[in-house]
Amino acid sequence: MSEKVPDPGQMTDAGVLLAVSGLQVHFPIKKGLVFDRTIGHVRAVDGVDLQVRRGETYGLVGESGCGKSTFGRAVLRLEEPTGGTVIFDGQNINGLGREQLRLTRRRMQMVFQDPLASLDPRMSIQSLLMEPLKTHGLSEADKAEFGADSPSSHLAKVASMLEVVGLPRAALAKYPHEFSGGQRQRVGIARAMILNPDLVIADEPVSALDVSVQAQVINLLEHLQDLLGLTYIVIAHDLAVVRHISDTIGVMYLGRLVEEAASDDLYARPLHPYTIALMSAIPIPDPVVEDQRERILLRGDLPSPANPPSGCRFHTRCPFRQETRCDTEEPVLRELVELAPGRRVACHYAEEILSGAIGVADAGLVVEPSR
Ligand SMILES: Nc1ncnc2c1ncn2[C@@H]1O[C@H](COP(=O)(O)OP(=O)(O)OP(=O)(O)O)[C@@H](O)[C@H]1O
Repeated sequence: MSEKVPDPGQMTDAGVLLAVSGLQVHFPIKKGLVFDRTIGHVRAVDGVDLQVRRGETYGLVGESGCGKSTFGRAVLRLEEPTGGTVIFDGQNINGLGREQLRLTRRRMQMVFQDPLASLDPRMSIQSLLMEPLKTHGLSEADKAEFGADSPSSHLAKVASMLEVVGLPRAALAKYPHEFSGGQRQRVGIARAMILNPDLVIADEPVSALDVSVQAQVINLLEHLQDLLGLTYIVIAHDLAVVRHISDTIGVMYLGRLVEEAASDDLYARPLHPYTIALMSAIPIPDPVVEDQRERILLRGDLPSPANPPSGCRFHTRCPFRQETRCDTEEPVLRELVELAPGRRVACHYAEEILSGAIGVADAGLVVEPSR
């Protein structure tokens, strides 16, 4: 039986659709051909707390390998969490049995980065869009519009969905390889939306697309959000992609959230050194400003999530690092209410960075002009 969470602290707010606390996903590292021994764990997600409000878009960003996709998959329980809880609309999904998980899954859908890999190439667009309806049936709202579950009501819903995502009816008889990348992503989006979900997790939805079609797909996601009252988590490695679509942004580093803020606040004043570095890498369209800008280069590669650095996980690459404390003491993700409600930063020196007491000139920053 699922655990229906009555009203524990964080869930007092009915505006919260998703509450994740202490989420961990650790993958075992195996060795040996005959006797499979576990010699360690990749701590892909290592204690993430966040909440997503109904109707909002939460952008989750960070470098490749920091655990964003694993986080998204664990929220949908496509990956079994090692620890922590995921509470979706008041229900703890970790405790759900098979049938309840199936019922909940229709309310939580995923849009993938590479639609060609996620859409079965042997299935026509019609079959691809009919399949979720065969498994789960029409939503109650769609039954009122298209009639009780039947092949003809399903087909009517599919045709209507196709129109909503901007594809012609003739697309029904075609196969994924016959479309451009942007059109294929429209099919992927139609498939995710066809069950009228509440939460959609879009994992790098535009990073495989040409820059010219990225904006169209982002606009489509925004249009569907308004039309269907959706809540989004949009995962991206590129801060520029999530900037305009997100209400709130969370920045992940090595399995942890290091900063979270309302989108405008984060862009106006990034506080975590990692966010500051990521932000400095976003190109500015104005060539004069871009030319004069200083860009912070991060030292080295992302450390292994199997063996994260001691103290602050970011200290080995941090341009603001202060000796001893950063190397030994792990900062907690704390709320800086004096700055803005909901602003959370996991850095010992966030106040000093905010006040300018610690700045670019201090800690041997690796700074280079952008050109
Ligand atoms: N099934 C798995 N088994 C073992 N390790 C895994 C597995 N899935 C992911 N990882 C590891 O977990 C870490 C986080 O991966 P994840 O894909 O979640 O990161 P990401 O930030 O989404 O990066 P990307 O954008 O490249 O997908 C990486 O080190 C990755 O190699």
